Amino acid sequence: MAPVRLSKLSTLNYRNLAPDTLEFPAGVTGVWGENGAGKTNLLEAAYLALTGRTEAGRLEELVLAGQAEAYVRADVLEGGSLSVQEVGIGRGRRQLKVDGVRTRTGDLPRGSAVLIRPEDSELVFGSPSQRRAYLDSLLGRLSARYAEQLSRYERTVSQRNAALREGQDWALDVWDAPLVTLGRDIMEFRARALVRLEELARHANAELGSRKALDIRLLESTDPASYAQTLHARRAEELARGVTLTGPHRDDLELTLGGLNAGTYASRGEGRTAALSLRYAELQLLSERFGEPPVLLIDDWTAELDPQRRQFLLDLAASVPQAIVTGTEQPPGAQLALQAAAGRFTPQPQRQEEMPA
Ligand SMILES: Nc1ncnc2c1ncn2[C@@H]1O[C@H](COP(=O)(O)OP(=O)(O)OP(=O)(O)O)[C@@H](O)[C@H]1O
Repeated sequence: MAPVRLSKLSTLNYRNLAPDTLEFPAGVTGVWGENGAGKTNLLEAAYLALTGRTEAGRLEELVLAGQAEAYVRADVLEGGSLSVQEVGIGRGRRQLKVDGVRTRTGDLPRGSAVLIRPEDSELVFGSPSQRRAYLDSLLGRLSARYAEQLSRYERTVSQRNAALREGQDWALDVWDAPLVTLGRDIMEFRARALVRLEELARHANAELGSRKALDIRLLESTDPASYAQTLHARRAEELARGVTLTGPHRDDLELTLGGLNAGTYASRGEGRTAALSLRYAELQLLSERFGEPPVLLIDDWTAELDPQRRQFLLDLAASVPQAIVTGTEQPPGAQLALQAAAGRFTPQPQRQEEMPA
């Protein structure tokens, strides 16, 4: 397999981005400009066009205020072949096309991009659901079967919750069997994947200069072996509350630094470093799974980071076939430099000391 490369990105009515088509070379593209220029929006648009995925709370946010629809398009090179991926957003829905044919997110290449953002600190300081979302999104890209099992499990939970709310004790017997089978599968897959994920994240955390060892552990609401018994034991409580209280949808990923819970005790910089380590693990796992590194999108390469950590990010960007790095300062060593202002991106001549020999 050849690496996926974003050759062109086109946007229309995407947040504050001026309608345009930008070309990206292999290697590192540096995008810099003042706060609010649209650098994050550009990376988000690239991630959406490459993967069909977005971390925005609501799709409407992505559409330029006052407009009804937005559109992003990636011209993607893989080896010698070019494909066109289009995403249309309107009325709270997204429509994907590859070479003009309607498709689903799961059918787009699953290892094509990784996005690293300052907001990733939420993986450490935020809620269990944010860590679960990280894990599920990553594992769903590593395994189509995991994504499928997870979506069947989530449907089963919501049907079971409906039965709980209606007090249908008899119906719970029907839902418990698939819930336990699917839930155990998910827990086992998570536990297996976590071994390598932890190894990679620990390595990155140490490379990033952290003196405290990072440990990652699944906090499960039940032992998979006794899932059915736990459900049975908590049935009265579940009927009273109208929700399924046990299973992988309630599990957490516990991150500790030097033995202390990172969400509670880590400094901002330590938390950002641990979150970076999780993204590093994501990049490596996708590279191992698909045989080629994804396009790496790094937002705000200086935010909250000391010189050693900034250098780690720059080295990481230089190590993959293609990366786009944004910041309020121009990242050194970029093949292409784009200056951002008011949603527009203007190529700049390379500074003399950065010209290749
Ligand atoms: N749907 C939208 N319609 C219009 N403008 C929007 C929309 N969504 C976001 N914006 C605006 O886009 C602008 C650029 O945001 P962006 O986060 O990309 O900036 P940035 O260059 O990354 O800034 P910073 O350096 O502060 O991180 C902001 O001023 C924001 O208000």
